[in-house]
Amino acid sequence: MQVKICGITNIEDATAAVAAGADALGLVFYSASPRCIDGSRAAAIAAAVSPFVTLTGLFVNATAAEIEQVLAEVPLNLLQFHGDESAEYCEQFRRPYIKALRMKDGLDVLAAMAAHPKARGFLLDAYRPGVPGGTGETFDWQRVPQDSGREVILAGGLTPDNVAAAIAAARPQAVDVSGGVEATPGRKDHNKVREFVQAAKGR
Ligand SMILES: O=C(O)c1ccccc1NCC(=O)[C@H](O)[C@H](O)COP(=O)(O)O
Repeated sequence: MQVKICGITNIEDATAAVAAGADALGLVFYSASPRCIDGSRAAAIAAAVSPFVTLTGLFVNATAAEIEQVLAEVPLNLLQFHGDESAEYCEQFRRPYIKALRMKDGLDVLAAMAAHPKARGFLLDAYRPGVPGGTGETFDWQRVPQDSGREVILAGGLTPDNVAAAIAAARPQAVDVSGGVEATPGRKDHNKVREFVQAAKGR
C-alpha cells in the first residue's frame, strides 16, 4: 500500500513523514488553504527529502502561468489537480498527473476517469460544497469502482483509526491523508503520521 501525506508545510513534518515510511508528500499551492506554501518553501522541503520520494504539487484551478512558476522553482515529480481542470489543461504541463474526483452524489466515477485518459491515477475525495479538499470527511467507500483499471488513491477523512477498514472496503492502490494526521491545520502530529503509515501498510 502506497501512502501520501498531504499538506506538508515544513521540513520537520516532511522528514518525519518520510522516516515513517511515506511514499509521497503533497505540497499545496492553493492560497485559500491553511496548508498553502510558496515556491521557495517548497523548494527547501524538496531539498531536504530523498529524491526517491514522490513530491506532489497540488493545484486548484490555477492559471498555467502560476503552475509554470512553481515548476521552475520546485522539482515536482507529480501534479495533482484538485479543481475543475480539463484533460487538455492538465496535459499541457507534460508531467505525470493525478486528478482529484470529489465524490458528489450521482458522480459517474468511470465517466470522470475516462475524461482523463492520460491521468496516472485518481484521488477520490469527499465532496463538500464550496470546499475543494482537505475536508476531513469520509465518503461511502463502497462507491470506489473495482473494475476501472485505473490507479485509485483513496482520500477524505482518513485517520490512523479508520484507514485499515477503508483499505479493506475500497481496495485502493494508495491512500492519502491530511487533516487526520495533523496537530493543528498545517502542522503534522508525528505520532499520528507514524500510526497512519503503519496501519495503512499493515505493519
Ligand atoms: O489540504 C487542503 O487544504 C486542500 C485544499 C484544497 C484542495 C485540496 C486540499 N487537499 C488535498 C488533499 O489531497 C487532501 O489530502 C485530501 O483532500 C484529504 O484531506 P483530509 O480529508 O483532510 O484527509
